[in-house]
Amino acid sequence: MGVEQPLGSPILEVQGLHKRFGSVQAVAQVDFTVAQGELFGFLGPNGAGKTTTINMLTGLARPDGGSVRIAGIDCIANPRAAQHLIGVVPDESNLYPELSGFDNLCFCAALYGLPRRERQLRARQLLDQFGLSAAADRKFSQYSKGMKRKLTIAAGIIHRPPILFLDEPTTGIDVASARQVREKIADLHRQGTTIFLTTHYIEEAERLCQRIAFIVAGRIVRCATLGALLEPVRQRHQLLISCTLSDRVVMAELARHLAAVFPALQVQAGAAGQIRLEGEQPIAVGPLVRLIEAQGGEVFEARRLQPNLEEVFLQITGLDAQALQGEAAGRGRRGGQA
Ligand SMILES: Nc1ncnc2c1ncn2[C@@H]1O[C@H](COP(=O)(O)OP(=O)(O)OP(=O)(O)O)[C@@H](O)[C@H]1O
Repeated sequence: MGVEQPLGSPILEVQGLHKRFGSVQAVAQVDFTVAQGELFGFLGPNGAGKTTTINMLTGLARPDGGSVRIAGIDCIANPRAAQHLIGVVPDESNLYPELSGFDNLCFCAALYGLPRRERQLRARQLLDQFGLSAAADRKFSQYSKGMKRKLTIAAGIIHRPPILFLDEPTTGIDVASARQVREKIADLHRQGTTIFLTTHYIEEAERLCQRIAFIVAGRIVRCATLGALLEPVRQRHQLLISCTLSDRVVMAELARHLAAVFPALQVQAGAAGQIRLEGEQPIAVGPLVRLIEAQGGEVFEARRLQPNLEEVFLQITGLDAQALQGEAAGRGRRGGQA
């Protein structure tokens, strides 16, 4: 399975964690460690077990078995003991719809035992940091989805926790809010907060995370640093050619012809006039263009592709990353990739 351990002292240690709902094994024997100050990504398709895992790590769900330690505290035996160390941003907000943004934050601050004066100062400071000062006195129920998510993150960090758990923080919000949320996550990480982030946006994980665990059907199939994950695809050269031939049969025939003439290349006919080529050596464009033109097509773009985490995900899981994101969109989620 290959779980690469982090450098540095661990703040979160998970061993043999598992949970079943009826006949569904939601999480199966999950093991990993997160180091202090690390930005750790937990990436997987819909239904992979991300929310169930994060709920067990944060005391919102009880595991069937396994252990969770945060800063050495056994969180299953003492579910409340580590609560002051953790901040939680659930995928569905847990704030009060009838309270204003300001009152919600003051209420959360009180729950964590901040003195009254400090509560109000901290609430104002966070509203300002998240660009919500103008909406401070508006009811939470009247906030937009992006504003709600920002306030939920603000509530999660009100007590300045050393470790923050974020469950799909950019899913379902507009592009600008998603960008602000990602910037905030990166800021918190720079300031030393350990971050555990679940997402099904591969690009987001690639942009933000230092180490990533891929979870599929409740099991971690790979866990490694971004550099180690990308290493195998960095060795490959890829080219995407766009041409005027769009008929699927003609494209498939062209791909077969290219593969026969250039046996060192892997050739794949894609959507609407696109051909993707991959090889171990740099790919010369001229001979390809000439061959396509000889087949009656005209090339209007040949673009070298940068190796990315999407290919790694594809190789490791056999799942299509686009289908994974499309499913989220199909459930009325707007994504937030920008
Ligand atoms: N309360 C529950 N009762 C029954 N089954 C559940 C429950 N919660 C989760 N499951 C099932 O457990 C599996 C893992 O679900 P989970 O919500 O953890 O996945 P996820 O990776 O967070 O998915 P998504 O990206 O869609 O939020 C799924 O098959 C889901 O249907």
